[in-house]
Amino acid sequence: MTDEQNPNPRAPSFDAGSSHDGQPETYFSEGQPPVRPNYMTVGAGSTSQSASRLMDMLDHDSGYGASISDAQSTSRGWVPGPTEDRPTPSGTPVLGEGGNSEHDRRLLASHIHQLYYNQNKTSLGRAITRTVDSLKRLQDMNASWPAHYPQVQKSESISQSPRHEPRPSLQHSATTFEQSDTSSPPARPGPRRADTNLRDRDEAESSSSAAQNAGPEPRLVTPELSKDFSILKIDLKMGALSQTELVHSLEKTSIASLLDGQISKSIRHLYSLRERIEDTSSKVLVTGDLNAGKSTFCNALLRRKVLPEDQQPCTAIFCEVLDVRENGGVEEVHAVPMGVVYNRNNESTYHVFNLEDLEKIVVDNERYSMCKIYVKDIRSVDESLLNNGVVDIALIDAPGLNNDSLKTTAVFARQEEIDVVVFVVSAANHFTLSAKEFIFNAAREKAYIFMVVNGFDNIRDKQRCKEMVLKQVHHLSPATFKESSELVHFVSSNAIPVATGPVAGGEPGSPVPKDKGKEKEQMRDFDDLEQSLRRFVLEKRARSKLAPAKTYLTNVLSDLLSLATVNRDVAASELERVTKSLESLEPELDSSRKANNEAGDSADQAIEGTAAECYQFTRETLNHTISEIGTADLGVEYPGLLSAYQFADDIKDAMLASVTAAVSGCEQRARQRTVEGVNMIKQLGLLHIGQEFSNFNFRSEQMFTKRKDALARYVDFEIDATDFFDISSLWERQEKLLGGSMAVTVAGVVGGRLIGGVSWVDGALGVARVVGVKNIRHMIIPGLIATVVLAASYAISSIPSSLPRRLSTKLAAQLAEIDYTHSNATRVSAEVRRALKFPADNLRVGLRRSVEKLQSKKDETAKLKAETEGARKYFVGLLKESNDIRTGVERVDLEGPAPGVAGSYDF
Ligand SMILES: Nc1nc2c(ncn2[C@@H]2O[C@H](COP(=O)(O)OP(=O)(O)OP(=O)(O)O)[C@@H](O)[C@H]2O)c(=O)[nH]1
Repeated sequence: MTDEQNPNPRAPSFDAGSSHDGQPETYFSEGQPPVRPNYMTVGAGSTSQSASRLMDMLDHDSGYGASISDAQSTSRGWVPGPTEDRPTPSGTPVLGEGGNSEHDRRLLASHIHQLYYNQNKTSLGRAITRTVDSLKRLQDMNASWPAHYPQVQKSESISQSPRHEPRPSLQHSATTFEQSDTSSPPARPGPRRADTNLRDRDEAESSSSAAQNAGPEPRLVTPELSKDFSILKIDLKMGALSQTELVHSLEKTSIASLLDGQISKSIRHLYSLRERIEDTSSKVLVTGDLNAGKSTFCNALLRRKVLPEDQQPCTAIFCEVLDVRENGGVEEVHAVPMGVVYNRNNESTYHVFNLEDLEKIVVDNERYSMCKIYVKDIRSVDESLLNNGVVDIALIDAPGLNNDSLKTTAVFARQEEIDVVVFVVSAANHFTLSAKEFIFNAAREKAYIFMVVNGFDNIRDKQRCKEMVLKQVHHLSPATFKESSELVHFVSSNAIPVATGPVAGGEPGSPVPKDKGKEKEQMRDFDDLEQSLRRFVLEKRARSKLAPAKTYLTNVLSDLLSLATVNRDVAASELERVTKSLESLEPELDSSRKANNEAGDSADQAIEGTAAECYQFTRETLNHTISEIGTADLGVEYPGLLSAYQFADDIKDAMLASVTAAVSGCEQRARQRTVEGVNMIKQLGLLHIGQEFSNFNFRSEQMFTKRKDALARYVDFEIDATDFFDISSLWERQEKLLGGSMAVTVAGVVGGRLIGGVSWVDGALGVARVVGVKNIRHMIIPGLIATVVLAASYAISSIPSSLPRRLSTKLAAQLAEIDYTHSNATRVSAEVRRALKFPADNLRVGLRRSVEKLQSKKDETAKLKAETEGARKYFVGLLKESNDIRTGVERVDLEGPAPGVAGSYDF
């Protein structure tokens, strides 16, 4: 077809033509929009579902892995228009008018497979990027809002969540034959291949599911949480407690930090998976019993005698056959000495030999551990196994299995980069013990083993040989047996013509044709084997490179969904709780503020009221006591004139004691009132603050015990002679007795003065002024005598009654002078105020604190609410995001047609 005929010359398009088997063609372009490239279906049937899907993909795939950084395209994928210019993989067949040959058809199938592969690779790469982003955001969120780790898998809650499907069970190690775990629901089956001759999903384990049997990988949450936490197990091996108990006994933040570590591990694992899916190389390990014909088989695959063959065991080291292009186009052997890690770019890590020297190296196993053989593939790109335009394959010829090499080879086979294990067994000898052991163990890792029963030409009863070998395969690797038509081949490797060594000019010699007639059947068998192997390698490559990424993504996204679901629900209920708590905090805070003010006021009033009342009481009591003290019965008997001074002293003491007692009584009463006040404040505290407020004791006996109190109470005065005689009453008395006689008056005055100690001259002058000097002369003597007698007798007789009065007056005057009443009343009330101030201050502080506490609780709750709201939104977003990514991952169909299988499709 020419470019003129093809609207898009670079896009694959196919003209009408007859199919290879001569069946009438069906043109896919029928009924399709004219802009669509003319893909066609080949074969008799109508367009198959698979073919439609393929064509659809061809419409939507660039043919190469697109950039995964395109954020916009991550969700929808790159959708080029059908007329858009896009590169076509080199070697993509353009079917000519003459119709497509078998060769072209296979090549086309390879490219279709490549398209599938690239699209899947791109989708998974994008999914990995998005998942890593999601995990990083989860880490951030987990740091600010510690995520909850689900305690038990709640089937109800999960079934309630949108699109939450039964999570695939975690398949530990590679117990590939134990798929019948009915307890865990199977993952949703992906779209099935239209036609598969490889397996029946319901009957046997598929290669894809077997490939998904990855070893323990860093999961976030185990699928069976109710049983255990296998991720955290490593960190939590403690005593007899189960993991679940341990995890649930941990602080929320500790769980969050363990989860953080788990997320980091997951991110690293995802990065390594991305590297792996970007890697194009695949390795095929060819192993088997000694002398089974492994080297001969490898040479037959290469159609070139590269590896030494011998009747006796000769391959002693691993020989990796690589395409010459990986060595800059130079055919040579790199022998890697024991204990050295090979690096092609570092010549010190290997010794260079010619291909012809290989025999010497492989036999000399003392010096070298392995050799890398770079050879030119003499076959065309579509036939080549090493480099078939789709994948770069390295063939590794292993030493024959014996006790020495069994372990090494087994370790080799388990390596991640080994995609396919080809086991060569001698048709004559069947499986030896070493072989059985190897296959049994390798089957656990790889599930499927490609079996080559070599030397079939030597067998006479071929049918019996096949039956016996298959019986053993059934026992050793049931999975392989289930697909034995594809995976078990009976061939004669030495019947395949091979080129012998390099020829001049760097081109190897042509294969030496063998007896065509005799070996035609053997050639056909080997061809079948090659096709199966190529299919297997290509299919395995998708499995080994993409399936782990898909499986891991599915698992990690399920974990994310679980975490997101649980945390969304937790955040929602937390939000509800926090909102309610905030709503109840508002009025609580208001009433606390109000109570604070009210209680403060009440305490103030209690202080002021009690203090004022105590002041008033003290004042009144003391005033009353002082005013009444002169007439009060002080209980002091008058002992007679001779003890008059003692009498006065006793009266004074009694009076002072009475006053002091009155003060003490006031103080005692003030104590009681203070206790009442303290109790009242306590009640307020208990009411508004709580029990913690009553944590103090008030000791009222401590009141009024200071020195200043004692001083304030103290009072004293001096008794003098005049206190014994009441002149004023004496005067009143003489008036009554003498009827106002001048003599008495004089006597009174004079006597009074005399008694008072006034000089007689003063008295005389005073009398002279009153009665005149003339009269004085006549009456002075008798008057004086009468007065003195009268006065003396009266004064003496009135001492018991007048002395207390005189003393009380004197005391009152003394007390008034020192402001005794007021100062004591002030002192008492001040002490009351001081005593009440402490609990009142406590009350105020407590109330303020409780308001502040409530305020900060409210602030914290408001903050928590905002955080929880953010977390809820985040987890709702995470749920959606995880679902989106998972949907994309589920769409990745690793069951797409392998090239070989595509060859048997109806197009
Ligand atoms: N008749 C017959 N002989 C074969 C076949 N394949 C290999 N041989 C012969 O078997 C012998 C051993 O072949 P190798 O390829 O060296 O066997 P090997 O498994 O690589 O041997 P080691 O690596 O040394 O264990 C050689 O003489 C081959 O010619 C076959 O299909 N039929």
